[in-house]
Amino acid sequence: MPDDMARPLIRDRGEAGGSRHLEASMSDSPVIGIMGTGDFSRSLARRLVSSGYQVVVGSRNPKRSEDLFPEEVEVTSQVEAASQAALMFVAVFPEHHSTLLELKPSLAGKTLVDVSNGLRINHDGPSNAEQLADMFPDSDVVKGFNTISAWALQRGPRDASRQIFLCSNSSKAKSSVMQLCRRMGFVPVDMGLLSSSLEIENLPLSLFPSWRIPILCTLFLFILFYLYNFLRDVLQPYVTAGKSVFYKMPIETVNVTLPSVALVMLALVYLPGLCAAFFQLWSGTKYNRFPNWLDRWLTCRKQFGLCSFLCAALHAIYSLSLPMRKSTRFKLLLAVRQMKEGDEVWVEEEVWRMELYVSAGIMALGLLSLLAVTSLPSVANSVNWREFTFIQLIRWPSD
Ligand SMILES: NC(=O)C1=CN([C@@H]2O[C@H](COP(=O)(O)OP(=O)(O)OC[C@H]3O[C@@H](n4cnc5c(N)ncnc54)[C@H](OP(=O)(O)O)[C@@H]3O)[C@@H](O)[C@H]2O)C=CC1
Ligand SMILES: [Cu+2]
Repeated sequence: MPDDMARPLIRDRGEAGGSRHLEASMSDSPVIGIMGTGDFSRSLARRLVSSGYQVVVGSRNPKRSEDLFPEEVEVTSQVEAASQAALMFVAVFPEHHSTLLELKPSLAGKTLVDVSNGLRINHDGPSNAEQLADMFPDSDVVKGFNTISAWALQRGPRDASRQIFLCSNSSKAKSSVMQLCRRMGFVPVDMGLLSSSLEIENLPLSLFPSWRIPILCTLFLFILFYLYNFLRDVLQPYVTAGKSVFYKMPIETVNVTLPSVALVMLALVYLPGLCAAFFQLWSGTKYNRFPNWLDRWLTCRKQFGLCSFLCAALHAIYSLSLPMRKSTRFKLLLAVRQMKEGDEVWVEEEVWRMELYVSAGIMALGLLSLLAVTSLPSVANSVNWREFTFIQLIRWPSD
């Protein structure tokens, strides 16, 4: 039926031929409610509708918010939405959860999904979801969806941001939300009871958690080797022979340092595997748990490898640009000598400045190449894009 194919799945309000009634095909699926009409609510509503759910949105001001949603979505008052929905997403900031208390009778016995994020990492005390559960003791609270940004919801499940971490004290409520996740194309991950909700709320707040140690390690090694090379190639000739080769600092010394760092980092990729083998031989079984430090080391080998690769790539770029730099420097010195007007200090300064410019250019190139590398699909699998959801913490001014 070509007519059916041509019709878009989700129509915006006011488009010709639109009907305000829910599609017949959706009428057998449960009604999902969303409280709030913000960015998250809008993206979620679209995704739910395109997954075949009937959606009702509760707003303090339905008239004003109606046009923000596709026409299949019913936008109504908070009380009306709460009484219609079988399952309610609370897409309202946690500081406003208490304003929903008057809906308690209508929400009793229903599932509430708390999608809110924490404001600070590692704060103790009850999580947002636990506070919500205290406010609505007659409802089943499920924590989840906070690791998915409104943007990711709108684009649909892709890459590693497909995972949705869920926890609840009611296994029935949790499994119904899991089913909903699967129908929307996401992969639910069961995190157990509601006491895990603080952990889930903290997830988007920690930036690139598995990259911290490898990056610190790279920096530490770089500083160590750089200092050694500086002492050996720059300071020692100056002190012993009075030879000033400080111009080597931004490029040549860096270039000698990089491969050393790359090699040590590469060794650090393979070393934990050997340690693990020794550990198993030592304990005579492969069923013993590895010590914690080894476990953590084993899990960030990929990041160690990528850092090593970055250093090696930078070293290649530096090495390629060295002949270029040398010829420019030679020309500059020649020009100065021909003009017979430059004093040594001026020449030194000019050479220095040029070295710095070239160095900055190379660094920028290196960073660009790193970006290019991390966007390669094969590497993309090793980067957990869920860690990029910090974008969701940036709030757009509403209305
Ligand atoms: N944006 C994102 O990418 C993500 C957001 N989240 C979470 O989702 C929740 C909503 O986020 P977001 O949609 O971005 O927020 P917005 O500020 O865009 O929307 C919040 C909505 O809450 C409703 N609301 C209900 N009661 C109140 C009240 N008393 N004061 C103010 N607003 C109220 C408003 O709708 P109305 O005026 O119609 O009643 C408003 O549109 C937050 O808890 C956030 O942590 C989680 C993951 C990602
Ligand atoms: Cu080399």
